[in-house]
Amino acid sequence: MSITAEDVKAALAAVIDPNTQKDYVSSKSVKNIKVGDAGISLDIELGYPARSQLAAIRADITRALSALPGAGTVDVNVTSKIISHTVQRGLKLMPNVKNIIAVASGKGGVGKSTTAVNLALALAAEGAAVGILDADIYGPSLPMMLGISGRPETTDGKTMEPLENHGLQVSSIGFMIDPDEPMVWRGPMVTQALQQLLDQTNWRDLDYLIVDMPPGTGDIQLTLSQKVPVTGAVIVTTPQDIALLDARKGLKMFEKVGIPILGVVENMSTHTCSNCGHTEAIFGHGGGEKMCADFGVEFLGALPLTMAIREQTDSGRPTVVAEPDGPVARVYKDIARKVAIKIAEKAKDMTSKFPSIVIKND
Ligand SMILES: Nc1ncnc2c1ncn2[C@@H]1O[C@H](COP(=O)(O)OP(=O)(O)OP(=O)(O)O)[C@@H](O)[C@H]1O
Repeated sequence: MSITAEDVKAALAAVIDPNTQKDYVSSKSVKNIKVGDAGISLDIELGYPARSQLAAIRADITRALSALPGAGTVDVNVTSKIISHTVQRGLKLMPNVKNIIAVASGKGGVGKSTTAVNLALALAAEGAAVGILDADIYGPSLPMMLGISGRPETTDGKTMEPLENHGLQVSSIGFMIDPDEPMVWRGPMVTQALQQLLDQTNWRDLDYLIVDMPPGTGDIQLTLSQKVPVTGAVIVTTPQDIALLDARKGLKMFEKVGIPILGVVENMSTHTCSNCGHTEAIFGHGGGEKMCADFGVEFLGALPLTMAIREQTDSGRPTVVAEPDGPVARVYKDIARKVAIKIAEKAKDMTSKFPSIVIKND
């Protein structure tokens, strides 16, 4: 008896994607099944970037299909395709940007920018086209963290090209101002400047744009969350009570404006002494996880307080590029994968499929 496409589907329904914990049929990843005399061929289309996982996934599926009696040769082609997902009601997606991820914190100095750059680099390392916007107007740190200096080029005098390093497209108010000059911004000026920075940068076909939000939960953050079409937000906090209290406010702010929380990252979770190896929870323990349990959101992961993270980030080579296979980069990559999968599971954006309806009163 020869194998049918249904047999192939049934076999695939028993193979679990280790990243999503779902089988490939229910995640709708299976495309183009072809069964012939020579064997089976099919495509697996993942909704998240997974360059480092492709070979293992291909091997898993090939093994399962080869076990079918009379399977012949099995040819599995695994790729990723990132699509746009829904944003706040009433907002339109930006052209050339599929998904915007806001990285926010309730309190300053908790490591929001460090997390944002490493998250962006981890997504890029998995093959996604990634940009990062430094919306931290009071302390734009991305130029330094990504080792970029200089001014963006403009070809038409109205828009500017993003600067690039480590495979990321970057735009920052820091490229436009003198780092030694204090900036005095009033609220409306800040939101206007950020909106311009976002809209007037010529982003080139981004799967993800990470927005490093200004710290806090005031007017600026609220206006931004209402105006920028965001797919989801990541909240960064340290485990100490005061930071958690502010992080809870941040979480509520996003909920209020209809932006889903993708999860919480706990930074400076523990510190391991480089002399004696003793590990201490300097800022307390378990706060991030408790907050996630209280709000029903996902705990994405915890980063230690280490000298290496600070040195690498401050010298323009964040950990994910400085030590891509080290334990800290692994945590950032895990967080990035969880974020990408959470986004992939969200509803598809359909607004681009609808024509704009214009009512004219002639
Ligand atoms: N896990 C960590 N271990 C050690 N140092 C860290 C860690 N995370 C961040 N830092 C360092 O702490 C400082 C502040 O980090 P960062 O600029 O990312 O914070 P932030 O929350 O974005 O601050 P701001 O509110 O000013 O925007 C930086 O010097 C950074 O290198």
